[in-house]
Amino acid sequence: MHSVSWSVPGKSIVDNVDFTVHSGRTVGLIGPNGSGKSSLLRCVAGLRKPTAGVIRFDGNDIDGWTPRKIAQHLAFVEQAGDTDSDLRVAEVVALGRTPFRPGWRAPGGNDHAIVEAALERLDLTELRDRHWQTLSGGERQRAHIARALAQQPWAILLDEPTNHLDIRHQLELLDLLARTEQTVLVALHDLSLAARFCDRLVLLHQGELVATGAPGEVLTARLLREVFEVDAEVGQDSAGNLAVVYRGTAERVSPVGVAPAGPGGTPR
Ligand SMILES: Nc1ncnc2c1ncn2[C@@H]1O[C@H](COP(=O)(O)OP(=O)(O)OP(=O)(O)O)[C@@H](O)[C@H]1O
Repeated sequence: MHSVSWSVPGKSIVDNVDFTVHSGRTVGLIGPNGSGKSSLLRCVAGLRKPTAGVIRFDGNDIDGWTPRKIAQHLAFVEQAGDTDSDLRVAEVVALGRTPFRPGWRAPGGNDHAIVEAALERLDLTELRDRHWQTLSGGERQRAHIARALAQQPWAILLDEPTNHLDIRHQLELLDLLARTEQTVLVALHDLSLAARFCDRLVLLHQGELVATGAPGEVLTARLLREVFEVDAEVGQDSAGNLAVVYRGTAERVSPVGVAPAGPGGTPR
């Protein structure tokens, strides 16, 4: 994306954000509450029109793409993507196939095999006939992710996809996203998990891109203090994974107190 901004009257929410997600990579979008992660994802998903800047898929500007064309290229798992309907789990997952059906008709052909494979990957096969309203929060979240996989998109956008999941399902999901051949842009709050499963991180603060790079370049004690207002140590666990250990909250810095990242974390 190139110089993307999104604002509402009187307020800039995403400010001149510029980064590239290379094909097949898993990129983590991190930042404190209200830093603009969801708003940016909604712009990329075509649900918000940027007030400035350009979003390109594979070099093509998505401005003007129809919802069907966007859905054929990109799946979006929103934070509060719930529904009042009482479809069965397999029917929800099959919704991922509708962008490919003429006239948005019901799934057919090899759609069923694709849906069953997505159910299997999210550990939902046993729940395939359960009604939506009977599912737990984590089961619903997994069903939404299975629906996104069934879409077989070029890229998957996910907004906090682990917030309802137990730790085993968090690890399984992030491992699946890291290994999938699709391009993934995922907003995450757990910085250690983001470091472990993402190829690169993009750090937002007050709508601006503060740093982007490999996890070890972005997750520095200085940026954690200045952006997240916590004192933390960044090291390696015994398996060699980057781990963030929090020591406590840090003193608040002024809203303009964040300097661009130095060597390592790439300034915007
Ligand atoms: N339609 C809107 N009108 C006014 N303010 C908005 C609107 N949408 C978002 N905001 C504000 O923009 C800021 C960024 O919101 P956004 O949801 O993108 O943040 P986020 O980084 O995803 O936060 P969180 O980690 O809490 O989910 C917040 O202060 C939010 O209140």
